[in-house]
Amino acid sequence: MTIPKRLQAQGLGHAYALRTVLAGIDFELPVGQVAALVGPSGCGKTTLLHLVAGLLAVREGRLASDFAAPAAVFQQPRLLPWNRALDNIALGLKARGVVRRERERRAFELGLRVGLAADDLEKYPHQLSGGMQSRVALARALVMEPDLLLLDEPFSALDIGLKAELYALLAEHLAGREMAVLMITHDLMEAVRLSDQLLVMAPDPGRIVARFDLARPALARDDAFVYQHTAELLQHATVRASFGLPALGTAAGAPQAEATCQAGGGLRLVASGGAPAARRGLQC
Ligand SMILES: Nc1ncnc2c1ncn2[C@@H]1O[C@H](COP(=O)(O)OP(=O)(O)OP(=O)(O)O)[C@@H](O)[C@H]1O
Repeated sequence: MTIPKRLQAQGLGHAYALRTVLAGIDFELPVGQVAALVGPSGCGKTTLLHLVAGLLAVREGRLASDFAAPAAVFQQPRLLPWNRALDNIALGLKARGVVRRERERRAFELGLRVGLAADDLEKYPHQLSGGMQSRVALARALVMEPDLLLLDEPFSALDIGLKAELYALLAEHLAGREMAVLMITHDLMEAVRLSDQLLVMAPDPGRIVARFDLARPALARDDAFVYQHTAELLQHATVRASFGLPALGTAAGAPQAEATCQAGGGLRLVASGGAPAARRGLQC
């Protein structure tokens, strides 16, 4: 029996000079799943992604990955300014030795899939908008057919129509491949739309304070599901505290997490570093 691939962090921490920015990070991401990291600005999400990407050395805790072909899309598209968009997308294929004709064919096809026009693919990065550059960066990662995709807010510069198209593209990619995604987003709705597990972080030091599992497959989530579960998340005490939102009042002294769970199905709190009442594991 083969054991499915996974990424596993245990007691992972990080300090810049003497300042600890991440501590005690535990999570597991099996192949086929999307994990979304959400949390306030500065809580260490990018640092965690950089550790996973190997851009920072792991000095505290353990990070084990069975994935052999990771690819990352960072907040800044980091395109080569002297290359056309098409060549930027094809860059990794070139490094892999794929012949010019074939790499241009694949880059062109994926460029169109992320919503770029054929003539945009002939342009240089400075001739593209920020959102177009983000799409080039996403295509550059996807064309490599990674088994682990690391995304740092890749959709933040896009309008809602394009976001919806790329969400569908990502879900499709995942459905057809042996792949896992670890993504950072500031957008809770985006996390509820795309992720199978939602990891909520809090700062000082950066740590995971709650994990929610979403049972319904991403391709089967409609707008109503996303709105309902985003609203539920926003009622959760740990989520509110993590983002610095004021606590909500609870009816007749009932614990807030339980009140939340009665509201609907599909979102399950599986672990929380919050109040003891929230730690029990609640099925919504
Ligand atoms: N290279 C660095 N040197 C020193 N401190 C850093 C460095 N990079 C990040 N930090 C600090 O580490 C903390 C976490 O930063 P990080 O970028 O990981 O947070 P984040 O959650 O991704 O933030 P945002 O959502 O705003 O992108 C912040 O306080 C930041 O100032």
